[in-house]
Amino acid sequence: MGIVMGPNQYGKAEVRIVSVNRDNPRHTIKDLNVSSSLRGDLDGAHLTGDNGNVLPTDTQKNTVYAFAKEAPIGEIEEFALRLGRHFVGTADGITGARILIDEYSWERIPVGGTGHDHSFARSTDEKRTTAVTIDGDQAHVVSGLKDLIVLKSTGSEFWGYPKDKYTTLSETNDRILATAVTARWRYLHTDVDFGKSFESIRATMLEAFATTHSLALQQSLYEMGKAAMEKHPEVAEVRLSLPNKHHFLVDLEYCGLENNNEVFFAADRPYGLIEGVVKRDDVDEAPQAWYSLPQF
Ligand SMILES: O=c1[nH]c(=O)c2[nH]c(=O)[nH]c2[nH]1
Repeated sequence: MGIVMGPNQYGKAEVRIVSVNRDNPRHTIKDLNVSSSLRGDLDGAHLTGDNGNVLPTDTQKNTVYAFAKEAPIGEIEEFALRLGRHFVGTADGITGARILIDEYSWERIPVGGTGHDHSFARSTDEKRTTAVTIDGDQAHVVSGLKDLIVLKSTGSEFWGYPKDKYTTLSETNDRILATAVTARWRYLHTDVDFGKSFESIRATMLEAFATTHSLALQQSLYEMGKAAMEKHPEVAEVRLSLPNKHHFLVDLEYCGLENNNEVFFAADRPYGLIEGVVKRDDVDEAPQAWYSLPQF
């Protein structure tokens, strides 16, 4: 019997990088938050302090910046694949890598009806995301988005739920449904036009949210994942995390006014949290290692 070292990984978290393409006067920018984690033969580091296989996290950070200069960043999935393959291909004892990238969106500032060449505005907190896992010579891509805030002002009901002595919630045939979408979808392979696929999956999920007459956020979740997967054979599963941003009808009785679903109190907490995986029944689950630390 003894104490051993379990699964582990290490790297540099949240390398913030803004890259300006100045090839012509109409600049383009990429604004990224990049995290790298390396896995492999790291027992020595943990058990005896032997750093022979520990490529410093500082070097990992420098590699991110250098790669942004050496070749165009491209889609975040491509950049993450390049970085991950580099670490696994060149660092002694490193057999796996996980690269996480969040991309912040910038839009050109309209000036006289057209977008300005080198001035940008960020009007949303929404991020495009990817998590690339390199395992030896295998590569796996899970992409998605975070903080896409959506709201339906009608077309949402919630009733038919069990009631007990603690229940106070009234059934409703017409309520506001609002959420901040976090979605992650797992690609079956890496031979994908990642930019096109992202735009289409995002648009398809939004359309499903809008057009589903919702009897619960759970039903909207399934319809959003299903619609994306029906259009995208390259996707094996979609994981969704949907906080139910409750909007409570304000009782305007105090001043003798009727409230016909017009005035709401937007609560920030607590919130329902509706989460689920929509998947193909003929495709195996991804190993947990593609989502976080192996075996965690
Ligand atoms: O769409 C909903 N799903 C729930 O599970 C739930 N629970 C709740 O109180 N309100 C709602 N709304």
